[in-house]
Amino acid sequence: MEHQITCGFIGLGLIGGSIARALRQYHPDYRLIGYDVNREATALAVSEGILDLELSSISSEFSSCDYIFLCAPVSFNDENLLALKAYLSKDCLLTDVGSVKSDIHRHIKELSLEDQFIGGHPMAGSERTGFANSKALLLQNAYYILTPTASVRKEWVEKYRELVTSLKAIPLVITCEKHDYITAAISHLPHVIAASLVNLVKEEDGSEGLMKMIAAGGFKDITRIASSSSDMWQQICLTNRNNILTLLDHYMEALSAIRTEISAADGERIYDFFRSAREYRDSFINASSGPIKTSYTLSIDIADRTGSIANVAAILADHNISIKNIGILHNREQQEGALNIEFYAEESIEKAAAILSESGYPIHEK
Ligand SMILES: NC(=O)c1ccc[n+]([C@@H]2O[C@H](COP(=O)([O-])OP(=O)(O)OC[C@H]3O[C@@H](n4cnc5c(N)ncnc54)[C@H](O)[C@@H]3O)[C@@H](O)[C@H]2O)c1
Ligand SMILES: O=C(O)C(=O)C[C@]1(C(=O)O)C=C[C@@H](O)C=C1
Repeated sequence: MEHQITCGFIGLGLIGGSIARALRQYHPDYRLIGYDVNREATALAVSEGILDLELSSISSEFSSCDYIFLCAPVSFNDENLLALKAYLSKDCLLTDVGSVKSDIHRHIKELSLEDQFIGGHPMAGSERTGFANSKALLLQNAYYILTPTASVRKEWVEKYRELVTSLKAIPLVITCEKHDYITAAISHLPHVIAASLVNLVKEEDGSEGLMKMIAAGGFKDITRIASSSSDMWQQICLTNRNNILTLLDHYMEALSAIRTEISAADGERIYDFFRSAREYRDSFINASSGPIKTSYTLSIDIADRTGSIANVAAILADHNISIKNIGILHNREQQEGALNIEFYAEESIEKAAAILSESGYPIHEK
């Protein structure tokens, strides 16, 4: 009988859940088992057909695994690894999903598990947590960084690369040290900046809360990630301290430089500051990363009147166009319309745009 691949999960939240969903979608023949301190997460995963088996502890069931994904918050990795070591088969590829890699590599070395460990980090996520928010699409077209130890078998690195590719993510092999410096710049420091900016506005806002009330696209774009898990970001700051401090120092120097230029009313340098950032940022747009856009949404301006939404829905129904989702934009962050309509297919969006436009609704395709 052919060997059935078994994947084990310790922690089945946003990231563990998303990997499990992608494995279920692209490898329906794999057996997926999981343990989470929150039994609701694993119970939900079983009821949705994502897990084949939910476990109430780290037990001998894990000895049948070909892959084990450590997906609990990183602060629990030490105790979970200790518990797991007793059951770990030598043929199992052990990996994690933590946002910082050097410290897990250190634990792995302390536990003499280097021969079977490849660090993993999908460069995708969300400000939300928990299995209920997980989705296979999260991994689609996202870079998935692999940090193999020096002694892990090369075939296993290849095997893991292939698995990541099969889940529609893009594998990238680098050292854990390089990973930690890069992510400090493009992920960890931005989270510190977003949170500090939100805290600044909280302090500066008057008692009427006008800043909070009128904050529009700019503020919201740059601060979405300030809604992320405080536990997770506390752990990241504590485990990647030196890299974050180095980059924070560079950033403070850059802020100080632009402060000097604004203070000196040096128009040319201020212009150059924004031009250089714009040019570099624009060069990111076609870079491959993040989920491929598969939502077909348009937004339209509607009058703030009873029956406006019903009218739009009736026009679409008359033309046999199904609506997948409909929602009101409470503020016009990007000067866009006030009603968001999502369709099932690209053809529908084109047809709907033409019909609604003919009926006098200004359209903004997203
Ligand atoms: N959220 C992101 O954007 C993101 C992206 C990439 C990587 N990561 C990394 O993924 C890891 C998990 O993050 P997440 O966003 O999935 O968090 P999450 O809170 O959504 O999921 C963590 C899960 O672990 C469970 N858990 C808690 N303690 C446990 C324990 N002792 N044993 C077993 N399970 C336990 C929780 O019940 C929860 O279901 C973090 O270490 C983070 O660095 C997060
Ligand atoms: O999109 C988000 O909400 C994220 O913050 C995801 C993000 C990131 O900084 O890009 C956060 C932490 C992870 O380690 C990887 C990805």
